[in-house]
Amino acid sequence: MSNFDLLVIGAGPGGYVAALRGAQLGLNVACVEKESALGGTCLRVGCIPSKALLESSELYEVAREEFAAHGIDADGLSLDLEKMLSRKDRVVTTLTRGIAGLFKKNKITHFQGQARFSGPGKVVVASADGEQTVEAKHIIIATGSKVAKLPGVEPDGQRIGTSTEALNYDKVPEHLVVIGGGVIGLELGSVWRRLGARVTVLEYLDRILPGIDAEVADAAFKVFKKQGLEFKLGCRVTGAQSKKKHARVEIDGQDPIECSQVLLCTGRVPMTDGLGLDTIGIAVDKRGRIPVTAGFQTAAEGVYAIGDVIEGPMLAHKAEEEGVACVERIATGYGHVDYNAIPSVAYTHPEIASVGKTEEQLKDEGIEYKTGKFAFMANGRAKALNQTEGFAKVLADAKTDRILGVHIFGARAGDLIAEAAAAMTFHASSEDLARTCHAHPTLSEVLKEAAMAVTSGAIHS
Ligand SMILES: Cc1cc2nc3c(=O)[nH]c(=O)nc-3n(C[C@H](O)[C@H](O)[C@H](O)COP(=O)(O)OP(=O)(O)OC[C@H]3O[C@@H](n4cnc5c(N)ncnc54)[C@H](O)[C@@H]3O)c2cc1C
Ligand SMILES: NC(=O)c1ccc[n+]([C@@H]2O[C@H](COP(=O)([O-])OP(=O)(O)OC[C@H]3O[C@@H](n4cnc5c(N)ncnc54)[C@H](O)[C@@H]3O)[C@@H](O)[C@H]2O)c1
Repeated sequence: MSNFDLLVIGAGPGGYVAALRGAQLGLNVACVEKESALGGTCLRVGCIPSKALLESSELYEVAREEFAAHGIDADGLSLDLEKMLSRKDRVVTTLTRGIAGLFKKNKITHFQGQARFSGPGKVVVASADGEQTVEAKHIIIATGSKVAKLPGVEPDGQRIGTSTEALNYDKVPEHLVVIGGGVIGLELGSVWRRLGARVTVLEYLDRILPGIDAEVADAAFKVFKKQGLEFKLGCRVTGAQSKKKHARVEIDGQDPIECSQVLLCTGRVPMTDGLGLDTIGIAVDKRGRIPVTAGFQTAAEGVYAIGDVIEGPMLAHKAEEEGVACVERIATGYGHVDYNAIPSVAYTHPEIASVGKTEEQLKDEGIEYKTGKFAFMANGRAKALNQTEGFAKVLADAKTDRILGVHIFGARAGDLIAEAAAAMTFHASSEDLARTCHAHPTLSEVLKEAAMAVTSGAIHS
């Protein structure tokens, strides 16, 4: 039986980062992961492979649609999907091996196998070689999430699949039906549309991207439609079946749709299957999440939980922040995550990025606010890039001018939002952002001018 200061269950962005921070802080750390590769959903079948394909498919589309405007002749352009997929696989392998290297360097003991609690402070690791019990003073559950089921839709891995299959189609689907107009649907729907598929997104709500500022989601919807994504809003999918030569998707009160491929992406749910939580007195809430205190402590003493398996946005960087804060609290007594300043990004083209409150949230909460907006169209760098769609919007408290939310739809929004997150972390006002000198010509000037528009007025509008 092995004994550790800290045992982490799950090696996703929450778990592997917690393990590394623990080792850096001098703890004797072990991490158990059931998959052969480290890195979790994010590195193996999530953030990283999807972004690799988004980049490749974007280059293909730009070469096809935009090179001519730059005076570049791209005649004879063709797609080698096999090569594109193997590049994506190489990116993943390099990164997952990188985590294994970091584990080694930091002397973290890595158990490969399925973990389950067998009692307080005790975890059984089951692998092909048998079972062993690992004991630890502190145990962090970082088991992540899995695809949410939709009644009547049974993924078969062939015609009906999840994001994992959609990262690996061996040919471009003729007609891909995406169930769910959330982040996965728009990112992976964009990939396959750019590569030549007809893509229809079926969304239950009357808008896409629930949770994103409505004005931004509406602007994005119009641009994505222009790009060729087809949408059916207000449309509840009730079933999907695989037939010999096609798949059939059933919609409440509407005609069914026949297509070549179905991508189910109607959300994810926490992953606690077979963990033996009952043996240590942990009960999940009605959404399957493990309840924790502000210090990530579960109902069982010495057992903590972080990442997708607890409340909050299911995002890799949120899991990482929690991993660091949880371990720092264990080792030093201090550790904190600023949940008001967690950015989120949809890697569509253009990107959609936000941090803080949406206008709808501010209205619901009765908070008075001022708005500043600036269009990419009026930015010199955006013009040079030929990427002039979208705008940035800064929301600031009407009385104190403190920034309450920033929403950007436009080129490189995912990178631009970092400045807004930093500003919000330091409780900056819109004037602080407006008076910060930004290099010219850069896209970051869009954010500066949006901040100026809150009070003194933007220069270039
Ligand atoms: C297609 C897709 C794209 C995404 N893109 C982004 C993005 O661009 N940006 C972003 O921020 N987020 C993205 N996400 C979400 C992101 O992947 C998750 O929020 C993140 O991975 C959560 O980290 P985690 O450590 O909590 O869990 P996970 O990454 O899910 O890791 C949990 C790990 O625990 C292991 N495990 C589970 N149970 C056991 C057990 N009993 N024993 C041993 N091991 C176990 C699992 O095998 C897994 O490796 C994406 C998700 C998907 C599906
Ligand atoms: N770039 C990123 O940060 C990124 C990328 C991918 C995934 N993720 C994370 O992964 C998680 C899962 O993503 P997702 O896109 O699966 O979920 P999501 O929650 O973002 O979107 C699911 C969508 O499906 C719709 N829906 C639900 N039931 C339906 C039905 N019966 N018929 C039609 N539509 C229906 C919902 O209204 C919603 O719009 C998200 O929480 C997200 O945070 C993040």
